[in-house]
Amino acid sequence: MSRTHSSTPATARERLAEARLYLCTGARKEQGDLPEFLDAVLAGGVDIVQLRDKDMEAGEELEHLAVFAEACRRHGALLAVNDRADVAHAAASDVLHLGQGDLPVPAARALLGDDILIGRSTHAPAEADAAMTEPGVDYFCTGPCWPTPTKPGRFAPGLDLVRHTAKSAPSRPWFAIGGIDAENLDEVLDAGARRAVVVRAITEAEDPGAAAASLAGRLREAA
Ligand SMILES: Cc1ncc(COP(=O)(O)OP(=O)(O)O)c(N)n1
Ligand SMILES: Cc1ncsc1CCOP(=O)(O)O
Ligand SMILES: [Mg+2]
Repeated sequence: MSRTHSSTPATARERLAEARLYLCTGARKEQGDLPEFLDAVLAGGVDIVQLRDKDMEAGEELEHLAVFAEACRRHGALLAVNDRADVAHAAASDVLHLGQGDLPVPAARALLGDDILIGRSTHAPAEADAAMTEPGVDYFCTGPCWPTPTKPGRFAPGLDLVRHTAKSAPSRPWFAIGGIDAENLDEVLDAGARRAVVVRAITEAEDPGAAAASLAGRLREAA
């Protein structure tokens, strides 16, 4: 893990600028190891962690987010909420992630103010181009790089979208997402991404902490 710690805590936007590895994960209900899992992956170098569970009710999500928030605080990582502005507000989340079909960014900004970081999903060149300049967007993601069971039914624009985005050299941080793992990370880097979002590459790893450390190390080296 090479997240830097200084006596003056960086702002969330400054930490986003340094972020390389973003993890989306459920609450590990089957494994029953959420605190240990979060400690391991955050110690490994995950910079941003999002609770992503499409079926969870808001109250339960908030209970789990309290565990995520405590882990993020201890490790200096950013906490992200998926889809729901109300939950992001109630959890005092650092980040709200919005897809193309979620709340429009201006509406989320009007509800949540300027401090929270807002991320956007993009799946096509026109969406990526818009996310590079859309007011209120702090970062965006491009993908899926490969079809993935984590987002069934989503057409994968593949690495062409990564190449398109890299060529535009956006001034905002952007992450590649979808099917990325230790075996294909070099292809993602060769296409021009320097930040990645993963789910299974960490959540399904035999040693999630080691998987996070390896991915984070390679992304930081390439940065
Ligand atoms: C960091 C990050 N990137 C992309 C997504 C996908 O968002 P969306 O397209 O809205 O799909 P769902 O995750 O809501 O099913 C994400 N959640 N996080
Ligand atoms: C949420 C989401 N949005 C686009 S791809 C994806 C899931 C990525 O998951 P995995 O890293 O397991 O392929
Ligand atoms: Mg969404």
